[in-house]
Amino acid sequence: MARAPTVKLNSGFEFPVLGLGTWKSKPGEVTQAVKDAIDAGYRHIDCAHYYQNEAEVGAAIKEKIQSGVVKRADLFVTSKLWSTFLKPDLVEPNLRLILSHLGLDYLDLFLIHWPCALKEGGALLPKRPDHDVLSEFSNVDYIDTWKELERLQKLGLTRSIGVSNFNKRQIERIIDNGTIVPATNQVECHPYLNQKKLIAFCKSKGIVITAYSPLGSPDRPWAQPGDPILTEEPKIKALATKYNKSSAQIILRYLIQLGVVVIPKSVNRARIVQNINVFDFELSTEDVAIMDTFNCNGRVCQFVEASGHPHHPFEHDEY
Ligand SMILES: NC(=O)C1=CN([C@@H]2O[C@H](COP(=O)(O)OP(=O)(O)OC[C@H]3O[C@@H](n4cnc5c(N)ncnc54)[C@H](OP(=O)(O)O)[C@@H]3O)[C@@H](O)[C@H]2O)C=CC1
Ligand SMILES: CC(=O)C(C)=O
Repeated sequence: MARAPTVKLNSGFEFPVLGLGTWKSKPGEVTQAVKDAIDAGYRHIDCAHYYQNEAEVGAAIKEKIQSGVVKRADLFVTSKLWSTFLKPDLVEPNLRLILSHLGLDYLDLFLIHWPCALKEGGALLPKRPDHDVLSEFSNVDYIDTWKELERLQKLGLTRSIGVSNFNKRQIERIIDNGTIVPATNQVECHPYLNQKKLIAFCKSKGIVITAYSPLGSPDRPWAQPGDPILTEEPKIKALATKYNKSSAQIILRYLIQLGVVVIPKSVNRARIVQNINVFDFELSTEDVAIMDTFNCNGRVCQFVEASGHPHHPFEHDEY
C-alpha cells in the first residue's frame, strides 16, 4: 500500500503531502471514494461545508474506524468555513455543525475558505436581486474571523488553522494582526498556474502551500469545450511515457517537487490508487524545466460571484 510522506506544520502537526479532494464528488459516490482512498493508503481528506457532502465523507471515516482499518489519530481531516459564516458569532456554530456532519470531535485543520464575506443567513451564494451572477456581500473583515479561529484552536475544536485563497497582502495582514501564523494557505496550483512567487513568500513565513485543483480541475462546472486540458498536453504525455507513469502522476509529482501539498479529487478507484503512487520516482531537473514552461497565469477558480468585493484576492494584487 502506498503512503504519502508528511510535512511538519508550524503548529507542530504532521500533514500528509497528498490527500483526497472531495469537491464535486456527489453524495452518492463520495462515501465509496473516501473508503477506497483510505484502503489505498490515503490519510488526508480535504472537505468543506460548501461541498455539501460532509455527512457522506463522515460515513466513510466512521466505517473505516469502526472496522479497525484506521484510528482517528491516523487521519488528517481538513474543512473550511464558507463565506456566509465569516461573522465572528457564526464561526463556532459552523465549525460544530461541520464536526457533527463529519462525525468527528475535532478537525485537524480548519481554513477560512475565501477572504470575501458574503451576506449571512441564507444561501451559500446569496444572489443579488439586481444581478444574474454576483452575490450579496457582507462587510466582515477576515481579521475578525481569524481571531475566532485562533480561539477555536485553543479550545481544541481544531488542531491547526489556516486560510485558503488569500494573497500575499492578506496573509501579511493576518500575521500583523493575529497571534497565530496560518499553518497553510490552500490555493489553486497546477502547471498552468504554478504559484512560484506565492510559494516562496509563504515558505519565508513558515506557511505550507496546499495545491487545490492540482490536475487543473477538468470537471469544474464552468469548463468550456476547447479549454486546455493538462493531462492531454503532448509534452506531459511524452514525460508520462518516459517515466512509465500517467500524465496525472507526472503533474502531481511536479507539484510535490515544487514543495506543495496536493489534494487531487477522484471518485474512480483506479485513479484514486494511481494518484497516490507518485512517491517511487523523481522528475529530473530538465523535466521539471519542461513542466515549468506551462505556467501561463491560467487560473480556473476565479470566484466570479464575489467579483468587485473589496477583499477579492485576485482583483487587486499580482499574487
Ligand atoms: N479551497 C478552494 O477554494 C478549493 C479547493 N479545492 C479542493 O481541491 C480538490 C481538487 O481540486 P478539483 O478542482 O476537484 O480538481 P482536480 O484538479 O483534482 O481534478 C479533478 C478531476 O480530475 C479527474 N482525475 C482525477 N485523477 C485523475 C487521473 N489520475 N487521471 C485523469 N483524470 C483524473 C477527476 O475525475 P474522476 O473523479 O472521474 O477520477 C476530476 O474530473 C477539490 O476536490 C477540493 O477538495 C478545489 C477548488 C477550490
Ligand atoms: C470549490 C471551491 O472550493 C470553491 C469554488 O470555492
